[in-house]
Amino acid sequence: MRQPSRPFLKSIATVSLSGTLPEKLEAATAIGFDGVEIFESDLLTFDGSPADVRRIAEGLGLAITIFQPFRDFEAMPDPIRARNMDRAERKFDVMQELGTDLVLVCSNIHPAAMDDPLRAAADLAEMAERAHRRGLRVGYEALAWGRHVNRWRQAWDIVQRADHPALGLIVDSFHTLSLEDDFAGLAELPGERIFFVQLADAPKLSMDVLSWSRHFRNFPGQGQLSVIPFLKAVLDSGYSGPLSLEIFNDEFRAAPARLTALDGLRSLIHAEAEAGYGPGLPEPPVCHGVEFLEFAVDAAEHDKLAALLGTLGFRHAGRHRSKAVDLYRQGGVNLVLNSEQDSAASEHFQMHGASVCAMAFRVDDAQRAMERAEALRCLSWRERVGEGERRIPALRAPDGTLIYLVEDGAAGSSIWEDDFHLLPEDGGTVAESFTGIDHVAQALPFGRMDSFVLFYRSVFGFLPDTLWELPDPYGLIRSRALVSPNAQATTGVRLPLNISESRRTATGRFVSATAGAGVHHVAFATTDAERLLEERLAAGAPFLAIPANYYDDLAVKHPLDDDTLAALKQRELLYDRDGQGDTGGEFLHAYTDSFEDRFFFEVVERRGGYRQFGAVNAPVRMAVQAQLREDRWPARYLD
Ligand SMILES: O=C(O)c1ccc(O)c(O)c1
Ligand SMILES: [Mg+2]
Repeated sequence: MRQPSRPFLKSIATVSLSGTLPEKLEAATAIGFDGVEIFESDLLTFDGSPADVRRIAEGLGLAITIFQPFRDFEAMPDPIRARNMDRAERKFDVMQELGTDLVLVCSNIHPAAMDDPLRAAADLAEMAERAHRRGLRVGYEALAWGRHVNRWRQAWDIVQRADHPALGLIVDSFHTLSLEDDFAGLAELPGERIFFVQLADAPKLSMDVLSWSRHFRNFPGQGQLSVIPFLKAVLDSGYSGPLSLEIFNDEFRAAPARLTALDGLRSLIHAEAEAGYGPGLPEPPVCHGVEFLEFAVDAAEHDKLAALLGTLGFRHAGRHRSKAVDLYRQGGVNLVLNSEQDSAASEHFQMHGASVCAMAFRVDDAQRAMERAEALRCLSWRERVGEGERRIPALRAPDGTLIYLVEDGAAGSSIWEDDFHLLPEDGGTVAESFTGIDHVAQALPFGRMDSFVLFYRSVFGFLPDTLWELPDPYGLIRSRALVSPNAQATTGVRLPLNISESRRTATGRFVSATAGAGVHHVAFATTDAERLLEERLAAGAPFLAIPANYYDDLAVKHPLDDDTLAALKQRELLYDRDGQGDTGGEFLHAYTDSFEDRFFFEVVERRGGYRQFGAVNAPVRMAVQAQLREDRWPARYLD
């Protein structure tokens, strides 16, 4: 077992946050950062002196961890070299006023820069000597697009040659990982020679590294780079300075600073623990499945939704002992309809209309999960409870949706007995039942995907799946699922997250019409979709009628015999398959029309090891739903 260590000082570059300089500083301190990197452009556009910035930061209890960047300095031809030394002296003045002792020199990108490591070392040694005389220090960072120096080993080589105690190395995960450069060697460096560590993740994109860096960086855990192994290597060197987030991102520049800062701090706490340093975090919960979903309704919406659920084979299975809360059950699926006044649900209903206001995950240890969530700066929630009723631990997802944590096994299953008057089974009119909730899909406002990915990844240990781009008739949807690591055919938790830039797509309309993020559809699992659909269509369930063209194409895409095709077509079932042999499987699924134009249901059957969500069929679903929406407005065609 490793020994817990003190947390590293946590810092964020002002460039990562939106707002004016004081707003950035306030957000950083309100969320709990210890320090900030002052990015030069934020200082230049601030209408006050560096000493004013120092006073604001001191008043907020924030350290100024570094001043940056100082550009195009080393290995310049002679007349420029002298000017650069003067430039450095003037910036030292600024640093002393700011009250920070460290400046970041990034590797030269100027066309006149010489490919001469000896000159670079001599220049940096002289700059360090000048800094040293004032009690300041210089850190040297290789930019991935530096003209001659773009890898940390080159920067380190120059730092070693310069051999000055006031000159050290600065490493930035993005520059190393974007070039797929080796980072294991960082662990061999003397830790005290690393003066500063910057962390950033990014999605893998094929574009020039400068544009990638300036627009698409994100927080550790939000992208696809190996930030944790990088950080582990750096910390294994014995480095003990701050960990600082330096994120250039167009969406972050526009997002509310505190939301961004909260994600940032969560990502740093998580990264530090994952790298095996700091005080550590309780293990993420093992999530066995979704125990229930709770819908916020009023009395009228309750009746309409209950009627729809009836066509899907749900029965009224219980009434809460003290609240206007009803349980509907079909096989292994529990849905709760909450119309209680003056509750979290009624608040949700006022804001969003009929909608899912809470999800409950079945976990191995709810207490440990709550401790982890709180250590990652999640908000917990305490609902008022009646006498003898259980308080189920709950936390808030980033959009405010509640996530209840229900313990599995004997103790967990009794929430229904403890809190509900359960109604007797009425003789079993349902032949084919659901085995559980396969997935819960959410629509998110544009720009919020990264935040939700980080939340589910860090708090629950879910893994992000492939990113899909799905054409809706009115724009593009981007979809990415977060999946619990134990997800099998009928266990685990799967949460597809959808965003759309267009306000006219199903996702865009959901977000604008219901005031924000929320559950967009719920998929129920079955082991016999054909039989279930046959039965539910007969019961009047509003499944979407799939165009014949779809089945013509299916016959071309997959080796399905005529009987199978006919059986799918007759039951409005969509079909997909993935992988090969042992790794893959088949997927049969059908969607309902949407309820009040808000959310809808899906029935899915996974055969073999099918792991996806039928994304190839999503465009058909979106087109049919869009057509149904049109059809509901006959007045348009009436004159
Ligand atoms: O994009 C840049 O210019 C830039 C500047 C300073 C840094 O520390 C960095 O990583 C990138
Ligand atoms: Mg950097």
